Amino acid sequence: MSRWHKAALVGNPNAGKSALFNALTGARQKIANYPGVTVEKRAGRMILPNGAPIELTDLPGSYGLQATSPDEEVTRKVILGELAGEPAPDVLVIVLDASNLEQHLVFAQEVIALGKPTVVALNMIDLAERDGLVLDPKALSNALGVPVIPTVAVRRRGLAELGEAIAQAEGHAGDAPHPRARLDMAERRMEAHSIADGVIISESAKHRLHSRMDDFLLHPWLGPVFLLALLFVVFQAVFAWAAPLQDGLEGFVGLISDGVKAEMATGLLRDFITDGVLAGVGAVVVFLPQIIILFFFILVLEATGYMARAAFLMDRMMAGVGLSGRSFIPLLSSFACAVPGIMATRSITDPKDRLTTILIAPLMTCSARLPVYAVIIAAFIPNRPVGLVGLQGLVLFGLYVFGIVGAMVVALILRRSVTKGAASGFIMEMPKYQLPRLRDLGLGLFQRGWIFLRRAGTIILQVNIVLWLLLNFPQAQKGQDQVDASFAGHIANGLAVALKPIGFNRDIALALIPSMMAREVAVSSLATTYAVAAGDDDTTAHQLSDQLQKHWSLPTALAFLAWFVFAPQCISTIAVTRRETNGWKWPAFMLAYLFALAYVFAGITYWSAIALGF
Ligand SMILES: Nc1nc2c(ncn2[C@@H]2O[C@H](COP(=O)(O)OP(=O)(O)OP(=O)(O)O)[C@@H](O)[C@H]2O)c(=O)[nH]1
Ligand SMILES: [Mg+2]
Repeated sequence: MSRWHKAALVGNPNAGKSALFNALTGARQKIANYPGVTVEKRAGRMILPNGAPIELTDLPGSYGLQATSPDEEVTRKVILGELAGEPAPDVLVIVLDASNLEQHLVFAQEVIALGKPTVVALNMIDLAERDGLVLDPKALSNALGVPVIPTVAVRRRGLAELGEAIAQAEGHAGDAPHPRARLDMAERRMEAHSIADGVIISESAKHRLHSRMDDFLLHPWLGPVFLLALLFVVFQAVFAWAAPLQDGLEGFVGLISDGVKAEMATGLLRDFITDGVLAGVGAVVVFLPQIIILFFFILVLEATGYMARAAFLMDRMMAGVGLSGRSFIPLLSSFACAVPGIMATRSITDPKDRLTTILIAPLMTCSARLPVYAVIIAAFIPNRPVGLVGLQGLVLFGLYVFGIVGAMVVALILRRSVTKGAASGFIMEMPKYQLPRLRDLGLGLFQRGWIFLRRAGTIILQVNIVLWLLLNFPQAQKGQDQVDASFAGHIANGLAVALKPIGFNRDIALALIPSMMAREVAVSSLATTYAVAAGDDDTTAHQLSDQLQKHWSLPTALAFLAWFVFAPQCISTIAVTRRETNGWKWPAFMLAYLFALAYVFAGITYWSAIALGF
């Protein structure tokens, strides 16, 4: 007797393949391992309605033939017959989750396009019905060009019909395959959406609403326009909503500072508390409202299920620079902070994809840059309306875009040089739309706010104390400027020589050294420096903003902003990069290329601004 024909169950994870496998083979199973990998091989004998046996294999769930995990690799190799000693299956049985049809059709189309004898089990019909969704298997069969059998694996419904269809397909086992045109990922997703829409006989109002929302939010050009508009609103809100709260906090810090001044005798200790601690830490703490508002939006977008859709929209753009949608979530998290972002790259299976994502993560505008941007923008950019929006929000938005574009260009270059390789495909489940839960949102905001305040109270405080000491010793002689006389002043004077060509003054050089610890330290350092420089004879409350306007030109301020788009001034990011890449090579590379970019772009900005007469 020639060998038994073989059939294999393929589909997304959780489609019910194993449940169907158990129902179809009963006790006639054997479990082994695929050679060389720990992936389990489950095969069993199924008796077709005509009494003939066929060997059935239960494959691991997969999102596509562009395998990225060992499980998916096995699935791909088995389907394509690339595994030694494993002839390709004669019949493919695609298992779909009817309650999640659109998602599952993406991979199904890829399998069907192979042109082999194929049968579709439209499984979990019971769950679809529970959701108020009634589907038309005939219409689905027409759309896909293969037989479709409704099943409920756990209730053994539809098994006989499925067996019948497999037997029929087996009759074509010897035929040459009729491969169809292979669509790319985005096209298949689009097609999945329209097929799924077309086979619905009736659906609940909620289901219809969600489907309509996807029509709009995932639309090839309306979707990106909406995403851009949404991001834009976020940045406007970060400025507009936070302003009153920020003024309140600023006033509060001022009150404490005045209180200390009134209660304590003049002297170094009083200066230390007002200039070293309050001016420095206070300057950072006032950004709490902006951080909270930014995270409010990030958390809401994540909880509603929109984030994954944004990732999908971004996938084409990411593919354009050699990355995939998988990089989107790590990069998006990096808008909050590059540290969790870089840690999130662990979900990227392709090592070069992952390395590239790690290297560009610091270019995403993290929340620590927000205080730096905000303080400079508030001091130098007039709050003039530009059409419907404010100029300040526009500039902030521009800085974010600058970071993103920079990251994309760097990725493109890295993918052609340092991390050369093919891009891996995009695979992501679209979560169902949901209203965010207030409790989760509140908790999330509290945690982010707390982390920010703790940083202000620990690392930023310590750095500022050291800076204050370096600024105050040795003490100035009569008639000498304190900052010039200090240790910090001497160091900064040296560094300022190198920074002068890009328009940076001594005070900036001074601020850049301690802000290697964390970017927002730049703000507190500047506040401390100007507080120390102002000395005691200056009785007016030395607002940082006024001081900046007094000491900096507009081109310098703009160059400073450009510097911070690139400069890798965050010791935690360097540390986590070392940990995630197992060595100093990549963090060193990251430092070098980012500082080089920061220098070049700050210089370009400075000289362009001067040329434009700003
Ligand atoms: N209600 C319902 N539940 C089902 C049906 N088929 C499977 N399930 C359940 O869905 C879950 C996932 O089923 P599995 O058979 O493990 O899915 P799978 O496709 O093998 O998943 P992977 O092996 O991870 O790829 C299990 O809890 C099953 O009991 C069905 O038709 N109706
Ligand atoms: Mg399974």
